[in-house]
Amino acid sequence: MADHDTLQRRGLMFILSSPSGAGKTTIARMLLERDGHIGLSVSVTTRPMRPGEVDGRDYHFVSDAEFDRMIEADDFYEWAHVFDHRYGTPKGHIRNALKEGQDFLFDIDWQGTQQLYQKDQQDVVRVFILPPSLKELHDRLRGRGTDSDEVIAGRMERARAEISHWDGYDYVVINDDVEECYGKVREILEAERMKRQRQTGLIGFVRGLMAPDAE
Ligand SMILES: Nc1ncnc2c1ncn2[C@@H]1O[C@H](COP(=O)(O)OP(=O)(O)OP(=O)(O)O)[C@@H](O)[C@H]1O
Ligand SMILES: Nc1nc2c(ncn2[C@@H]2O[C@H](COP(=O)(O)O)[C@@H](O)[C@H]2O)c(=O)[nH]1
Repeated sequence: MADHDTLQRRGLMFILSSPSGAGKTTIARMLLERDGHIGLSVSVTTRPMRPGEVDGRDYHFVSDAEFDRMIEADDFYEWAHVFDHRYGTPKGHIRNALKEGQDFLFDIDWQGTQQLYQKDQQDVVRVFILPPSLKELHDRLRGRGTDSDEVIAGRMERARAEISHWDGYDYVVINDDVEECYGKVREILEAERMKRQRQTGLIGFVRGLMAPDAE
């Protein structure tokens, strides 16, 4: 029996991508705090921990050898080289929770987005966050105070290339005012939930309508 026939909708894979510093982590945190129903996919990375980050909350920080082992064990939905490090989405507990209808938020880049979309077009929703300008992007990276000048320069150099992937997304939202941006992302999430709820509900309705004893 196909998944959509069970009348239990699968969870959404709600993806936020952006050039580094545009604010997707900020928006993701607001969604997690205020929505209450969506879970977070915590990625695995080989990059060093930033000040203030917590292992297991922000990322699972692992060695290169451990990342290799996880690739070998087929532990990732997707993984990619981003900047100078590797990042991946672990299947972990998410796999079953998605099947049971739990929605998850993914803060991943365009490469990971393409991989997830190729695997599952029905459940993936792709949202790209743009900064209002490249100058503002630079100011935000500096203002965050977590990266060296060298790292910031590298991320600014990559920003145009990252932005060029915007049209591979279902929605594009400019993060100028953070509350306004959050509001739009939240509306997208709610609309996508309703769309699927409606489809799932309709399957039940049509089944009832067409049942042999339904006259
Ligand atoms: N609308 C906004 N106006 C001003 N500052 C913002 C806004 N949105 C986010 N910021 C700030 O910009 C900085 C970068 O935001 P954030 O860390 O969320 O970016 P990111 O896209 O997740 O970056 P990365 O990909 O490097 O993780 C943070 O200091 C955050 O507080
Ligand atoms: N393809 C994936 N990209 C990921 C994943 N986790 C994070 N990312 C992206 O990496 C960059 C840099 O993140 P930072 O925390 O070092 O600033 C950013 O674009 C993230 O979205 C992942 O699991 N897969």
